[in-house]
Amino acid sequence: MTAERRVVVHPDADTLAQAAAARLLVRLTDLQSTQPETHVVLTGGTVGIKTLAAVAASPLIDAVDWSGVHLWWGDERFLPDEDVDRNETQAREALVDELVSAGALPADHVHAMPPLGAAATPEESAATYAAELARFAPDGARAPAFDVLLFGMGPDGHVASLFPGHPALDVTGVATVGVHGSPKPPPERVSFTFDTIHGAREVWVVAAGAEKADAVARALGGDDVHGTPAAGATGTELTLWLVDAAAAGKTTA
Ligand SMILES: O=C(O)[C@H](O)[C@@H](O)[C@H](O)[C@H](O)COP(=O)(O)O
Repeated sequence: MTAERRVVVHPDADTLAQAAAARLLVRLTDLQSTQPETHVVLTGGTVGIKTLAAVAASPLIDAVDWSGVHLWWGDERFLPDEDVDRNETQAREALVDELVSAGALPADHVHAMPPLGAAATPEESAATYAAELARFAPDGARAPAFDVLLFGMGPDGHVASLFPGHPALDVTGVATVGVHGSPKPPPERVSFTFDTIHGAREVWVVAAGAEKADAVARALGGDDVHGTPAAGATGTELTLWLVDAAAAGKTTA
């Protein structure tokens, strides 16, 4: 169960990304005063990548000791390595490569999902990633208890690559799942399962634009995850919705 849910409304997508970036950097700095390692999950999508670009441009970037940070992905588009549509590629370009090449972030702290080529199928990529997650999991768990798990949300209410009505929503007992027939291109993907999401300490959902307003309202209103997967995006300590005014336009929660 989520200990707390908070909704923060920003005026527009750019402000939202700036604020999410500042919040992430401050959160990591705070965590580093009490724990040596932090685990952060990155997301694809417009606002997610905009947030990473804002991290890269922030004067607070050097407040974080990146040598203690591990980066993960909650989902990936199953495409060849370096494909411009991979979430990893976009995150590397926006932030990650700069941190690695500056020597701030160890290259082996960047835990990307295996691309097409390294894995033959989404299932194979998912299984390899599950093994990587297990290497960093506390005893008895399948994945780290992520300090911050970032998600974008689609207009249909999907998070990660968990789409309304898809069988992946009901997969339990494993950390990751291969996805076929995604309504958002490309059709083949790899995703965290809800089991993995629900082990995160904090889940932050970033969403901007009027086309997200219905899904935001349904998710905050507690819709069934089969209709609105984002309703199930909850952390054990905090579930934080960072939205812009347009995306918040239909919610009463
Ligand atoms: O692979 C992806 O596309 C994502 O990881 C996906 O879950 C994304 O975060 C949402 O679709 C929101 O994307 P937008 O912010 O671009 O709407």
